Amino acid sequence: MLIALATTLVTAAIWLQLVYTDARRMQVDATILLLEQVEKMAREGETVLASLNALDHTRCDRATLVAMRKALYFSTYIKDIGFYEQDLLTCTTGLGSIAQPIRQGPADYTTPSGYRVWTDAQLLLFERTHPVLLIRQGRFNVVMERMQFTWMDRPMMKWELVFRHGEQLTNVSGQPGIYRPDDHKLANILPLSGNFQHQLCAPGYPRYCAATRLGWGDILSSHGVPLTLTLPVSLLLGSLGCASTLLVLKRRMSMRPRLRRGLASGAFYWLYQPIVDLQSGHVVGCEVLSRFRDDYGPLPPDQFIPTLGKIGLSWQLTSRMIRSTLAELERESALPAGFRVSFNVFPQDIVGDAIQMLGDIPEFRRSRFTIALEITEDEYLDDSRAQDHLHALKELGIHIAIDDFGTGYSNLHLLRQLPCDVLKIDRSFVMDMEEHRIKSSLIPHIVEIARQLQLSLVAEGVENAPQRQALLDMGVGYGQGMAFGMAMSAGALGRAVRPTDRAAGETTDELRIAPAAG
Ligand SMILES: Nc1nc2c(ncn2[C@@H]2O[C@@H]3COP(=O)(O)O[C@H]4[C@@H](O)[C@H](n5cnc6c(=O)[nH]c(N)nc65)O[C@@H]4COP(=O)(O)O[C@H]3[C@H]2O)c(=O)[nH]1
Repeated sequence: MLIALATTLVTAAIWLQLVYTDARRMQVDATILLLEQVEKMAREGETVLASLNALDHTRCDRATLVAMRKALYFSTYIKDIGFYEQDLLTCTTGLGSIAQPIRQGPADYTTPSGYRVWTDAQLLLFERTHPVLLIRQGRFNVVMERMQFTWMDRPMMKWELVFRHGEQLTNVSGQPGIYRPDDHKLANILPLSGNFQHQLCAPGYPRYCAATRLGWGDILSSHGVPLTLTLPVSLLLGSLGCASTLLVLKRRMSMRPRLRRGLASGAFYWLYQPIVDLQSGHVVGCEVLSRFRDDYGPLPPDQFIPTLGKIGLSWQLTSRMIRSTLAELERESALPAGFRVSFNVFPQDIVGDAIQMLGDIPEFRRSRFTIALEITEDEYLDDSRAQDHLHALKELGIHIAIDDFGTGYSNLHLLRQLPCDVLKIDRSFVMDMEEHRIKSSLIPHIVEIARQLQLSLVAEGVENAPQRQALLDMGVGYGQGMAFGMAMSAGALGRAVRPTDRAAGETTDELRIAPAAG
């Protein structure tokens, strides 16, 4: 969600920047075009006035009118030309000779070259008056339409053209007050209280200056449709970005790639749960339990063990576990020779050939410990290859323990054929003991089977003293569980083995066989 929001904001910001840049370019173009227009008009006025004044006409007669009309004909911006006799307007190209000559009021300003300018004169033409710009020099004037600048008059852009004379400003056209007299050098667009201002003076006529002003509101409204599209587009892009990121994360965080990477990067580590003589309380061995933790956190064995089996990495884990834990335990001098180290193995490695590679592991060959492999009783053990492999392991001096006994295949005939040494009573039987449920009533039968087959018994999940005592009373020799210690480090295991345990371990490297029940 955060990624979607961030992408939306970034897209919207980029879009706003594009819109603003476009509007800014348009504003600069507009100021320049406006001044270009002013220069063309001024130049045309000057030329026409100079050429007419040079003609020596002193009266409003036909020749004067012809000269004026000829000049008008060749003009672009001039709409009318007038002629003065002793400061009275006596004829114009539009009206011809004026019966009652007109005296004009004072000009709005006079340029340094002597041009008098009326910015808001009224021209009577075809029975209507028009607001015009009137420029006079000598005996003639030229009239230009003020509305020449209407092409600029887009609602979104405000503008003004001024004439500067000293400190004074005269509005020539556009909206008064747009030009900022305090700083006529605003060549760049500057943000002024939420508006963007651009000012320039005409290079050829530096007293004529133009200003344009654009507000954010104008920019946004002028790009209404694209901006309306911005939100859905950026939301779409944001969602796409979010979805693809989640996909990548999901792939990275899903269990299989994590386990593959973990095997290479050392995300697996191992802990040891003590196996205790229930009678004496001495630690006689341990079960090795795998743990996994990477950058995304830990994974429970119940999840990663089956997955490793499915993706064909079972032997990789087992062989690495055996190498690294035996090397670690070897350094624990408190652990006696013959101390029993029990490893869980995957059924597929027993049926397949992987387990045959156990003898090649140097740490196994030179270990002072008794190695046990825990296998779950299941149909795969019916396979003759699996049984051959177990017999071969037995010849290497490895003990075979049937794990979670009582919960699986439970085939007595099969059990007789297997070269096993230990039965591990599943913790569900032990848990049921205090409530005298049916499962716990089966423990004496398991004890009897172990006695008949000459096997030792380890109860799993022993959590308290009453359970320990009840198991002892039933003839179970060994146990592991909370009552004696959960999975711990090699150092902690070394400390848990007392000197007497060492003596016990040194005298026997086999667990006691279950005594006769009752
Ligand atoms: N409630 C309770 N639980 C207790 C008590 N004492 C021990 N446990 C837990 O019971 C499980 C005993 O291991 P398991 O039956 O072989 O069951 C193991 C074993 O089948 C498998 N596993 C663990 N490590 C490996 C491994 O390296 N290779 C293979 N193939 N399987 C492994 O994952 C299973 C679960 O392992 P963990 O989660 O470590 O769980 C362990 C241990 O932490 C207790 O007093 N109370």
